[in-house]
Amino acid sequence: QLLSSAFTRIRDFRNNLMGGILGMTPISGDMRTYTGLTGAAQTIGNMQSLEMARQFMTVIASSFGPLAVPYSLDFTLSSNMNATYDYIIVGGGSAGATLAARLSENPNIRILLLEAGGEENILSTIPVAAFLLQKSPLDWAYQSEPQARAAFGLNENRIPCPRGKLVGGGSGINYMLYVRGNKMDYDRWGQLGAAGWNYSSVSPYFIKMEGSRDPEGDPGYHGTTGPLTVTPLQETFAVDRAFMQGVQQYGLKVGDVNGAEQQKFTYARYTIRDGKRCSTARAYLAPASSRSNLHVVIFARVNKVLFDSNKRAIGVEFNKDGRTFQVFTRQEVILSAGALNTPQLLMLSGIGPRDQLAQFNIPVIQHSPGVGNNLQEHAFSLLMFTTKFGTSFVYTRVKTVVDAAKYAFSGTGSFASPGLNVIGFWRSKYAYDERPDIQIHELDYIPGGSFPNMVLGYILNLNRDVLFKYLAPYMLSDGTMYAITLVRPRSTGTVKLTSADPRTPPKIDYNLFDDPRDLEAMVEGCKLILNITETPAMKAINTKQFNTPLIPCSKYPFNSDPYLRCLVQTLTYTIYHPTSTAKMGDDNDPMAVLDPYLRVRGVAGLRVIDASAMPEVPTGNTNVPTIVLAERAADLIKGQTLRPQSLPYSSQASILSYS
Ligand SMILES: Cc1cc2nc3c(=O)[nH]c(=O)nc-3n(C[C@H](O)[C@H](O)[C@H](O)COP(=O)(O)OP(=O)(O)OC[C@H]3O[C@@H](n4cnc5c(N)ncnc54)[C@H](O)[C@@H]3O)c2cc1C
Repeated sequence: QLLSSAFTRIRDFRNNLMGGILGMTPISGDMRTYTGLTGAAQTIGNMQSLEMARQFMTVIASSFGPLAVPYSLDFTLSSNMNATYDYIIVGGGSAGATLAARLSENPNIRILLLEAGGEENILSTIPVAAFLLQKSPLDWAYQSEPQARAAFGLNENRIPCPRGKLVGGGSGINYMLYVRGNKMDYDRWGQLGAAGWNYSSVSPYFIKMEGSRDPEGDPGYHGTTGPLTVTPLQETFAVDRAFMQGVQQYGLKVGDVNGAEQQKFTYARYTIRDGKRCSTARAYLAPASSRSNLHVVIFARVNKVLFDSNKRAIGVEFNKDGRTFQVFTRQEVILSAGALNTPQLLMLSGIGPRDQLAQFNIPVIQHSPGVGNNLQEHAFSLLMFTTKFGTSFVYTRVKTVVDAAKYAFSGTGSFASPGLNVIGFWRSKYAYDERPDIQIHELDYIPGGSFPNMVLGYILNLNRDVLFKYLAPYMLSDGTMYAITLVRPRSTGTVKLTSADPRTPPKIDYNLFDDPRDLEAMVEGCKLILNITETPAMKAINTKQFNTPLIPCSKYPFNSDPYLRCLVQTLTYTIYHPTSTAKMGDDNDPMAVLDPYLRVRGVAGLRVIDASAMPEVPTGNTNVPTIVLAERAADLIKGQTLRPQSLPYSSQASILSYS
């Protein structure tokens, strides 16, 4: 009996693995096969599928010379480090790499950049492979606390929180969408206490940083000579074209969302150069990395900031190759470890809410109640549709093989896009000011068409019901899906310590839908998509919504408000945009961790320059707003600023409070 049971388990495991790899339902075709597996075997199966997918793509990619990583960085190993620097930057991500490059323009300033991760690899530069980087060594692979009102379709209601762990940070694993946010976002920063920050003060930096290759952007709004290359989408699928026609048939505007007006739909613009990812490592650090005044150390995880008895930051302690080092600064330590790791590092260094530090016996350098509070994120949910054969990306098709070859030889075609091909902004009736509260990301595939289901299930933490009852019947079908994204959330969450050990991930609670209006706005976003998919353009490609059982929503009438509410709460993710966990603000705001010059209040010689510093999350994807923040911060440190630029726009009239 024992042997027979072992044999059955092995067979089930193999079937699931093969089923996963081939993108098919388990060969036995029923739930018993899946449920018969132990949790460990499921995870191993998923990881093996993912690892095989990664290795397969890496081996193929490595065989093509033109696919090599398109730049090299000149790293200085710790043994060559000077003992003292002018600035020590912790974290070489979107902000940190930008900052290191800008500050080291002055050859008299010595900079040390410490990055916990390594370098980009061949896979990370290929846009279509972006999804495969999650839960890879390039990802911190955090997950949220169980959500009380969201993520019911995810194991333990936990949302995956990918974070780039490499030089380039988030810009090294993200989906490369080039989005600036709403102009009013930056005016709000100023109004919330970050004096000097407003749209006219950041707009010259948007132009300075941008190397646009887009002939269709709004005139006057774009830069063409900056380091960050921006490229329009290269190739569209029929689902993308139908959606763009559909939004117009429905009466919505199309055009540049990074120009005069944001509330429009457009084919995506990507931070891609010559078909490969343009991370901040490539855009900023590569041209600067051979400067003798800039030392970059990889695989160096900082444990804490060191202070003298006057509460001045004097250096940091970090780990590399199993050894602990201390390194010192003449001027400042700058934390650019991202909105999840920066608050963790502040707390580990003794700056944070007193009660939390006491819980872990961390001596208090400065009580700062705002550290780790005010976590803002963009929740999203997915509506999925099948479409006519040949209208979308399906990985098993001959076209995909042809496209792969085309990409390998010319860097063009569908592989030069991560597949989020149309984006748009829209105001629901729950919007609290002039800004759109909903962003739509249209994808040119559906789950089982893009990657094997086991891979998806593992990366997205989907539970069995969603994976096998809702998604499995559509595997290898053509289709399209829409990430309905709440870009002006009212609910806020927290980042807390789980331990005094720097190696332990922080406790991340998004607290999604704490304010019920957030959920209602998402429902309105779903209805927008349902309306657009009824237009003649979408009907022409036979667009049909998934109607398989979505547990627990199937008890409600299909597409009724309760059904959509339930769908949003079941298929809930966050779109990797955490911000505001160490926000800037004025003297009267006890929750403001930073002053408007990004200096940590209550201590000396310490700044935070990354997405944590934003007083409020921008209305859109956060890579470019983080880089612009770093660009302006570098100038503030240098004691200079670009002249504010007034582009046609006025927001002052209608900024409302949203309490
Ligand atoms: C999967 C994914 C998809 C995304 N898609 C998009 C998109 O399409 N468009 C867009 O605009 N935005 C996107 N984003 C968001 C965007 O990339 C981030 O907002 C941005 O990268 C944040 O920049 P940052 O500098 O604040 O932090 P990061 O870029 O995360 O940089 C932090 C760096 O610090 C390092 N670090 C952390 N802790 C330590 C330590 N203790 N010691 C040393 N180093 C440390 C990290 O390894 C990392 O390199 C996406 C993000 C992800 C994860």
